[in-house]
Amino acid sequence: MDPDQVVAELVGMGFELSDITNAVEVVGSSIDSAIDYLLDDSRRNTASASTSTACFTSRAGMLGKRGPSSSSCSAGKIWQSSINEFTQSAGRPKRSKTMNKLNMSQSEVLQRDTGGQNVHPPLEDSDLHVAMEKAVSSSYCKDEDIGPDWQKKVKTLLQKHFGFPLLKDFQKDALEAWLSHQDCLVLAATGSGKSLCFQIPALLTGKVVIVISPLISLMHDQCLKLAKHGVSACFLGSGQTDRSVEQKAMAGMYSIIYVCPETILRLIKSLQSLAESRGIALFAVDEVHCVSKWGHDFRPDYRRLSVLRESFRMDTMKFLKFDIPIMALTATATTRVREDILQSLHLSKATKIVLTSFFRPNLRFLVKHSKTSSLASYKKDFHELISIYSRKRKSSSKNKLMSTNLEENSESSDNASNGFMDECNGINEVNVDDVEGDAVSDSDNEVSSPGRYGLDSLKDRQLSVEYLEDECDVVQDVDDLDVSCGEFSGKLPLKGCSGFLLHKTPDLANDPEERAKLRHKPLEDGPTIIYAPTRKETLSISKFLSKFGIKAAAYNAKLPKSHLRQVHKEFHENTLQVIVATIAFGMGIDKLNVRRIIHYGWPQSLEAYYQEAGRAGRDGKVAECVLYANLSRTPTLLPSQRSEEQTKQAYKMLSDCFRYGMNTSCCRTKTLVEYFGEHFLLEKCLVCDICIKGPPERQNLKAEAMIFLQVVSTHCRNFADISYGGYEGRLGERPNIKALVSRIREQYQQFSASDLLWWRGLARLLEVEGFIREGDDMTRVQIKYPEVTERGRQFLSSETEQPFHVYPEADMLLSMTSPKSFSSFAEWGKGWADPEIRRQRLQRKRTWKSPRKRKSRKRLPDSNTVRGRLTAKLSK
Ligand SMILES: Nc1ncnc2c1ncn2[C@@H]1O[C@H](COP(=O)(O)OP(=O)(O)OP(=O)(O)O)[C@@H](O)[C@H]1O
Ligand SMILES: [Mg+2]
Repeated sequence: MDPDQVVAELVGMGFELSDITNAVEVVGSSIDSAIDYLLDDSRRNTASASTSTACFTSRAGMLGKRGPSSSSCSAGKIWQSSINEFTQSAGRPKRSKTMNKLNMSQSEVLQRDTGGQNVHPPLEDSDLHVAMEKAVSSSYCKDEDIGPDWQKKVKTLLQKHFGFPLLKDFQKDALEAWLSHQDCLVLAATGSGKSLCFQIPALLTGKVVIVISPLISLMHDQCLKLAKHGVSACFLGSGQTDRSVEQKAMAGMYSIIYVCPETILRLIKSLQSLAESRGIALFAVDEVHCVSKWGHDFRPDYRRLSVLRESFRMDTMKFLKFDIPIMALTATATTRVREDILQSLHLSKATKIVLTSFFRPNLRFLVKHSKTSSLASYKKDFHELISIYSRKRKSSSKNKLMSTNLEENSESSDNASNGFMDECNGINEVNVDDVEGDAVSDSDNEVSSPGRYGLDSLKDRQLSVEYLEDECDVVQDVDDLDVSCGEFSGKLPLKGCSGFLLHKTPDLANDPEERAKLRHKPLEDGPTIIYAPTRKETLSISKFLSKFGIKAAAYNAKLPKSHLRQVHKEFHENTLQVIVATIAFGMGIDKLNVRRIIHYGWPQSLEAYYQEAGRAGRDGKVAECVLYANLSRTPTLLPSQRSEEQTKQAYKMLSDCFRYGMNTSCCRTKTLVEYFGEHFLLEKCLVCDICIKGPPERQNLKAEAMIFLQVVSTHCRNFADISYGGYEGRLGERPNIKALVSRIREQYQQFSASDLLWWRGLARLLEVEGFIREGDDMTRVQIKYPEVTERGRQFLSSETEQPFHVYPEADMLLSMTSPKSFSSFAEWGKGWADPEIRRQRLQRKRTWKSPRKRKSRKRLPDSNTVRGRLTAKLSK
């Protein structure tokens, strides 16, 4: 490969250019070797960090191997199609002979298929069939036999295969819809158990269930689970070169077939034959929000799935007694997305909608301010995480010590955390001065790149830390692992599922006392997923964490698929402590003990956020979902190939997300749950940061609101006069919020040093009240060109003493040195007018910033701002 190409690819994966150049110099221009070298880099750097690091790096040594190395071979054994494993582990002889027979029979089947005749699966001599039949045949029911006592039959199956005593209510509702041959849309929280709704029909009838699923990793995960529960299943991705699994699937060899939307479109004819032979009980469209272009995971091929409704109806297939029902399932769909789903899939008018609460009472939601994207932030923000995992390491190495006397281990582990403490000394608190700096840089950015936050900025949008590099992490490939199909024969544990532990969890949703107990309850052991917005950050954060002995790995769509597969495997085996991923990781992944989900940067939407956060605490135990975001910056969007309307929607979603972070007074869970259209009856979750800390003091900002509205109204009127007066080309001079705040500073001495960030917060509150609106009708994350509405004018002209009480939002609080009421903020502002106080404050500000940081900014004071002029004067 051309070295330039190698470098370009590696940059795309997120590696640092300097590291890449180094790697290419050492290993030459082979991309595989360069990746190996780069992923092994942490081992070289941290060989002495700790025992755990050694453990991590022996794994890291495996990651990224594409060639037939011993490690990738062993991973392949575990992860590749598992029929062999299951039959072998069941004590049967190797079945290569059987497989040959099977393949022969399959080719016959195919010949017959091409001959246009019906296909009858050659099940007789296959081991697979024996395994499959053993698992499920005793429970099969014909349609007509299912009868009113179906719940009893389901209970037996549940106990036998999954070890659960009962169906949940929503599962019962979904199954009732299926039994009455109705289409059904299931909207239920992440981790609530939607999969069971489409798995039971296969077990009950012995017919096949076809599940459309968006990612190989997800299909793989589910097949593996089903096999453990004694249900045979396979998955068919889009990039299969070997079609043998597909042939067996179409011949009815598996109870459940997972298939990606691209592949199912090619298989319609074969599926029609399957419907006539073994029978198809149900089509399930999992993660169905992918259908909607208004959702957060839009996958164009999902929209073509309406073909299912058209191709499997009684009037097109005469042998059917009813249309094969379609069940669509998701955990994140707003009302608009739901309507789009019903329409796009051509679901019948009688579609039953099964809607459960989106409330996850064991999840503690928190929002924290962080600049993210710098090493100093990593140190500050991951300090706790590192000490948690070091503590665990210490205690486990202590145990080891007692038995094996491995003194060195515990020492090196201590060193890792002590070294960290040294490095982090003094930077654990949020530096208020940083906050001010942000506010300045934000406003400066806005001036230097006009229209950056709106649709008008589409052309010249630049990458920033809030961006993902391109679509491939957002809309992950179907084939996100390096396997494209796989087969799993089900093998039940010897005595059904009695070995499965069912935790009796208290009814948290309805028991406030139990919920309150979770407030400060320490988290149990379990892995953490960190979502980072760029590929580069997945690598830099995982590298940072592994330096402190944490077993961490990066995951992004551009990394080699063999690496991704290995990460999945180790995640499921609990050998990884932290995965640092882009949004490419984890849709629908059902791992019970994930204890923390950390979003390190703004997510793109609350749908995406809630779904990603929903991967925590699936065991019902308390788990934490923390959003670290730069609360003093407006988040920006990733570039994407979307229509103008979709981009507008994307901005709207980002704006909702931003407002979630800015909110300081409403329970986080309530905000999230109501976003999905549910009325949250409880008012409070009791466990989120807002419920625990309580809202800030309410303030009467009537005077400030009046001043703001007055200035906006005057300048907008002037602008309107000018534009209507025929001055062509003056439109670009519509006063933006920054210019308006400058006017306020000039006209009102008490606000001369007030922060733009504070006024932006106030503008948001005024917008919520309906007093102002976006003047140029563009959709933005927050208002850029405020315009007073009729309601705002009424407020301005009212002579009542009616106060304007509000809770200051996160950016308003941040813009002040310490939480103060606005009157003291005004005092603080006045302080700036005193040259001595001003000099002292700026002096203090300079000493707070490290010289290196100041150098890296390279920003000259802006002579258009008061602050800039002051800084320039003082630095002379
Ligand atoms: N009736 C039940 N009783 C107890 N546990 C159940 C029941 N049904 C499902 N579960 C458990 O719930 C967990 C989550 O199941 P599942 O993966 O189907 O969730 P999901 O709703 O599809 O989540 P996601 O939206 O993230 O895909 C599984 O571990 C499953 O074993
Ligand atoms: Mg699911």
